[in-house]
Amino acid sequence: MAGAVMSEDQKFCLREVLDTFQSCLTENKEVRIDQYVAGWRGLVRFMNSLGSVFSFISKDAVNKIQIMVNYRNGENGEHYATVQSMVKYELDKGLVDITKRGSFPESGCRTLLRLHRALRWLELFLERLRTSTEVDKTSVMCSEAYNESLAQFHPWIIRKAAGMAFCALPGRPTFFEVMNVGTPEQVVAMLGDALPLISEVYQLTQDLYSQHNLLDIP
Ligand SMILES: CCCCCCCCCCCCC/C=C/[C@@H](O)[C@H](COP(=O)(O)O)NC(=O)CCCCCCCCCCCCCCC
Repeated sequence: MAGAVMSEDQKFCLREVLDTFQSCLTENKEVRIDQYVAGWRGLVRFMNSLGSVFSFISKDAVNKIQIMVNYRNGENGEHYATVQSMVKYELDKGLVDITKRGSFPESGCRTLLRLHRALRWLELFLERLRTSTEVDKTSVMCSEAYNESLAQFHPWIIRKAAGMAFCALPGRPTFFEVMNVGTPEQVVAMLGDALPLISEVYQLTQDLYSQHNLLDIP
């Protein structure tokens, strides 16, 4: 029952969260960091409502969100308006450890790369949800999406812990209810609208990082 996993004051609609990702894009196809981070915040809230077994995941996500917020609120905050301006600024100033860990263990470029890799997981998972049927299991969809994306960047122990957390995911009917979007048909339609824009945000970031050889920041 959805009521068991989410109290009334936490209730929100996943559509709004996914809309935040859509609002990341500027007219010049840059990716706004404020909205990107707000999107992750919403997703973390959603994940927290699913139970405390996910808290090791949300802790790491919150930590990375906070690093980005701190840059944004810091004295060089205007350079962190978009992913594009951040990459330019940090590279020009030599603020990124590109090949090995050194003086900048928490650069904006490195931190955002972790979230970016997780966005690929989200894209794959949502696509599976969208095309799933009643008999499909959320835990299987989630772990398949994970294995195709984030898992390759995680050591064994994290993969193991993630796998155990996935098993605690509620089944598809409850999961859809908690999303609070409406009927399963409406969920599918909403995902169909949201996914192309999430993919675009992912691809723009991926191309930018690839051009600057930033995809392997340790
Ligand atoms: C709802 C299901 C939730 C499944 C979440 C799937 C992602 C699994 C990620 C497991 C990460 C475990 C935590 C540790 C991570 C770090 O080691 C690792 C590397 O960081 P480092 O280089 O600084 O050391 N961090 C990361 O890769 C970043 C992970 C960020 C994960 C954010 C996950 C938010 C998930 C939101 C779920 C919302 C689902 C909505 C679907 C309708």
